[in-house]
Amino acid sequence: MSAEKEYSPGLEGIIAAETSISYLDVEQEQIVIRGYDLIELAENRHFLDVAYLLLYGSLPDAAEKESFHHRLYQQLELPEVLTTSFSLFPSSMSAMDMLRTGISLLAGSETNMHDLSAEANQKKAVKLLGAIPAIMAGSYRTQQNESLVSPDPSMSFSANMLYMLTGEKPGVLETEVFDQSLVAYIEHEMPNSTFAARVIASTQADMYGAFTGAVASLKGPLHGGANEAVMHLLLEAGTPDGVERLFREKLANKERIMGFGHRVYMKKMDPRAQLMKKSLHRLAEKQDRMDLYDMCVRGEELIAEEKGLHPNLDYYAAPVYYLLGIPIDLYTPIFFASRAAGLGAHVIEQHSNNRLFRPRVDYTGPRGITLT
Ligand SMILES: CC(=O)SCCNC(=O)CCNC(=O)[C@H](O)C(C)(C)COP(=O)(O)OP(=O)(O)OC[C@H]1O[C@@H](n2cnc3c(N)ncnc32)[C@H](O)[C@@H]1OP(=O)(O)O
Ligand SMILES: O=C([O-])CC(=O)C(=O)O
Repeated sequence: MSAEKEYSPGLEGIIAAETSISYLDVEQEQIVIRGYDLIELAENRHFLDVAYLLLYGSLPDAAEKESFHHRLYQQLELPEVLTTSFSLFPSSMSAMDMLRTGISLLAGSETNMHDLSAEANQKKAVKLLGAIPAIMAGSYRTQQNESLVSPDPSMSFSANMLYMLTGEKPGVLETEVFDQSLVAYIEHEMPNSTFAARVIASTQADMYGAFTGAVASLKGPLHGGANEAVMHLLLEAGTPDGVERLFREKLANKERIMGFGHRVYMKKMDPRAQLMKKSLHRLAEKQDRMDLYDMCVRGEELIAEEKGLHPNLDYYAAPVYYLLGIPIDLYTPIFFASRAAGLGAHVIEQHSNNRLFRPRVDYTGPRGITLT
């Protein structure tokens, strides 16, 4: 061992930052967001309230919320360079890659790139948070040869997000459930993507760069990409009996079951999964799709029994998005569209109290080889 400090693979258990943004209190089964309980926020407030809380430090009053909504809504109208470039994206490009590229293009319209003050960063975060749904919907619909959907000013920001993705105006239950899912995804302390964003920001790189790095991280199936993988699994399984067969087969082959396990919760249930399970029940009842709900529950029970593992948020968010009529390729981009609020807060915090991330290694290679 050449390094003097202890090595923790995957930085498990290592404290990487001081933050006042959020904390996973596993013992209390609580996700703390600026002092509030995330589940309580999801059940009582809207996505926009929680996004504001993350970016500005307190919940908005009515006027602040309206002004925030207005500023975000304005960003749904993308710069022309973006809308014209969507048709140039290769047809094989994934929705996450289009989103990452779209964010890079959006950086081209930033007029205050080098100002890393909290105020300038808040403005960039609003720009990104507002534009990301439009990038995701616009690039995806262009790729599918579908016409772009203009937002409706009378609808909430999250209802518009769903409308612009699917082309269907969502009902009351659908809007409520989708909004709750966005709150569930909004912020989660120090996952890989947030760490990636903070590492990038710590070089005094700008928020756009930090966000593109975070999209790349979130795409991976061990992280955000799991929600899409879960839906493919459930569709492959088809029925509750099918889930049991498929999951057993995967366990026998030592494969991971997507949507289960978590670095921090380990043997405890992710509180957000419980919230989405309830949402799934409501939607399934309304749509007469209790078979899908029963399938998920059978899978949950089996993995608890066989592996002692519990569902994470992705396991129940995936079937919720399915019943909302969202194309599977958009599940991870939606995760990012929500997480943009948390990421914005983290980049602001990193820039406000910066120290460059630069760890050391435990070198295991050879030494002393001489050139002959
Ligand atoms: C919103 C989110 O991003 S949540 C995460 C979404 N990702 C997923 O759902 C992907 C599936 N889950 C996983 O791969 C993991 O649970 C992770 C990556 C999330 C966390 O993994 P880690 O903290 O690195 O745990 P690690 O990979 O060491 O797993 C510990 C043990 O549990 C097993 N395990 C963990 N997750 C799973 C799973 N989903 N299916 C089967 N076995 C699992 C591992 O095989 C390992 O077993 P072993 O000790 O017998 O080898
Ligand atoms: O915390 C993590 O490692 C992953 C996760 O659940 C999230 O980002 O929401």
